[in-house]
Amino acid sequence: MQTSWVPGADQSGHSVHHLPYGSFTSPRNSEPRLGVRIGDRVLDLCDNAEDLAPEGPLRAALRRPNLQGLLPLGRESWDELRTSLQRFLTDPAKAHDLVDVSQVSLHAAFEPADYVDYYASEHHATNLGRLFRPDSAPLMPNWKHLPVGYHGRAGTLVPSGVNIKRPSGQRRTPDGEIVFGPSARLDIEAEMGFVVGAPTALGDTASVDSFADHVFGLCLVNDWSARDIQAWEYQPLGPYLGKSFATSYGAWITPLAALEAAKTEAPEQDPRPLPYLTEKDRYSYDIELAVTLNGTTVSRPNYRDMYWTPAQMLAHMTVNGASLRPGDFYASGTISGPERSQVGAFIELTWGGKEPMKLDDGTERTFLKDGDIVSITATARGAAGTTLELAEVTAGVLPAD
Ligand SMILES: O=C(O)/C=C/C(=O)CC(=O)CC(=O)O
Ligand SMILES: [Ca+2]
Ligand SMILES: [Mg+2]
Repeated sequence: MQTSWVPGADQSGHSVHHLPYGSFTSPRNSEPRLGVRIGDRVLDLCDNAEDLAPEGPLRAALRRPNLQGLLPLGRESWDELRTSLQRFLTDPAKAHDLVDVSQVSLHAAFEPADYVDYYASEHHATNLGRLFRPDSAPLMPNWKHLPVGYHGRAGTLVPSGVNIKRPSGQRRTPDGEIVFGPSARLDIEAEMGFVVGAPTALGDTASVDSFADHVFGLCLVNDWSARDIQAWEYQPLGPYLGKSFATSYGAWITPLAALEAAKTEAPEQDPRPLPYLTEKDRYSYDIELAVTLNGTTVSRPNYRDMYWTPAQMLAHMTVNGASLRPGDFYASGTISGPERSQVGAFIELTWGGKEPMKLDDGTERTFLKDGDIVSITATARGAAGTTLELAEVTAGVLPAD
């Protein structure tokens, strides 16, 4: 294990084996800067650019307010910077006062380009099929042949900490009446999001084995979902206003390189997918999530249970020649495991709102009330026996207008 000069960092979820990136302002600087979290501190990459990178595009990228300069540089530069950061943070000669994470405000770590949301959990897709389409087979015939997804609304991706206003929209009442008003079935979806760095040209593809060349890192996601709006509007084109009002993501992006020790086997696939979706080296990540509502942990999904891997999702997204841009973002879809205690959405936890969950404060919930606060956290194994804590996604629900 490498030891850092930052007090407390080695034993924390943010040792030199993690090093997530974020955009921050602090009492010292009111303009956003790119930073790296280490222990309970933030290293300012702009201030230390000369120490961290040779003159050229990498050094210039460290002077940008967020990841947009670093993302297009690609895997070699990302790895070069990571090695340099680890050397810097373990060299006692470089020790200096760093700003405390409690004193910073976090901003968008990257500029979301396009946003795709997948549906990669077999458990979740089966549960939702049963709830939304009780009269047909839970999985559609395509589900095991391709990772089903839809294009979301990139402009409404918001970092953790931004509260979400309850959306209003159309819904059909149980009596068949069409009414307009605030959603009465506001839900969450606990997901993993992947930040694309290295671009492709229009007409090119990113192969299933090129995942680590294109994807910079990942973060937790809460894909807020208004189930009543969704249920009425979604056929035949898929999710629209029921999901486009806001999607929250963790403000620190964990680089893929930090997750080497968390790699694990992905579920076996039957039938075997087409060659463009078949990995030479198929793996997933063992990442343990916790979903907390008003302080009560209500579910513990694990990312390793996902049927489609992020490499397969990337290959599918580009197989038609659609180009990638730095800042493209794709989410896994709700992370649900086989047990009720491992599902990533309240619609599953409460079985369509019929079985309320009990909170520690004595109240019960099916869907979200105004003022509720949802937090998604996660841990994974890091290098050298360390534990990584992924950045939480926390937000409260504001009343509709
Ligand atoms: O099966 C349906 O009709 C609906 C599915 C979802 O709402 C899930 C979704 O948005 C994708 C996901 O997060 O898994
Ligand atoms: Ca979703
Ligand atoms: Mg959404």
